[in-house]
Amino acid sequence: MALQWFPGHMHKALKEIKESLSQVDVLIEVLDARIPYSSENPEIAKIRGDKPCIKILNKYDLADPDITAQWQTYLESERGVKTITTSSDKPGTSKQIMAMIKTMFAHKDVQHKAIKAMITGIPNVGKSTLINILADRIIAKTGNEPAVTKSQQRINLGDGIILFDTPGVLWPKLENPHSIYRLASSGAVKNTAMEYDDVGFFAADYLIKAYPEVMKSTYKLDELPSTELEFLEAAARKRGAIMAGGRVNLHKICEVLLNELQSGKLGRITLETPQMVAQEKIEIAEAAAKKEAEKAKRKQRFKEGSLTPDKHARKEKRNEKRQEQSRRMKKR
Ligand SMILES: Nc1nc2c(ncn2[C@@H]2O[C@H](COP(=O)(O)OP(=O)(O)OP(=O)(O)O)[C@@H](O)[C@H]2O)c(=O)[nH]1
Repeated sequence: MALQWFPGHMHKALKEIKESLSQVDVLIEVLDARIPYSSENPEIAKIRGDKPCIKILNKYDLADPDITAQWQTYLESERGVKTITTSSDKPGTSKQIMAMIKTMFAHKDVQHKAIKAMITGIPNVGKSTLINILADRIIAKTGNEPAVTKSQQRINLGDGIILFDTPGVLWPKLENPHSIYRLASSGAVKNTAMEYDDVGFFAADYLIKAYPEVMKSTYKLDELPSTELEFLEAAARKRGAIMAGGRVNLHKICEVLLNELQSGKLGRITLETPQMVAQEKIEIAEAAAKKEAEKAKRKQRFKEGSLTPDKHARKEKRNEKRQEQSRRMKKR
């Protein structure tokens, strides 16, 4: 895989988050609603312990509302966190988040003690945009290039709430090999960081299965091909992505598909569901167990192989020789 996270930076950020977390009342974790699992850093859940948490499913305007509802049910019932959907174009976001925090800490005497919230999120998830919405002014620099936000800030939101931005840059943690492709497909990871065509093929494979009607109508296809290659070839012909000699330009059509997916031109699309992720987790655990079992078997075979009768006899002879030599040495 061509992509490298920076483990050193990640460790530093997690250490700083852990230190800061002990001083706050609530953690606000911003996720990308299109990839709520892949845009999460599972280490945060471990560090958080039982600290109250609000998971914000941001970029809701780009996500499939039905699947977002499934994610909210899963996160609230299985993970015990509060959830809110937000998007930069949705009015009332700030009020909604502030009201949720106030309700969670209704028992706290805000006259005397402010509620401290810390906001985290992987690069490009929309954290800075959200901070600006919450603060109602431009505080954090926003942009389409991941990791624009760098410094930690303390922002008084008023109404007895203080917001702390995350120290350091928090990268996603990739426990599932599909996650990197979902991050790249959604644009959370820069397109240049990975093989563009690999990401395009991955997206095409998912989209023709999960959103067949959308793909058929967007690319004006009479029949939807059953493989991603055939789909990309058909879409390329429809969009004029043809090279000299009449061959289809797969690189170009992958670029078109990813741009249309990321900009919302394909409609509201989510790239993973709770059921899919649960099934993948089982498969990953099974594959890891199989690998371990094979490793143990190899080890055992090696052990047994090193003690075949012939080898064993030779080893015995060598030992006898050594003992004889040491007896002679002692006699002298
Ligand atoms: N469609 C849509 N785009 C959004 C939303 N929120 C943010 N964006 C866009 O996503 C991109 C990243 O937003 P930022 O707010 O800079 O993200 P960030 O998480 O602070 O990113 P870093 O600076 O990398 O940490 C920008 O192009 C935003 O305009 C949203 O709710 N919907």
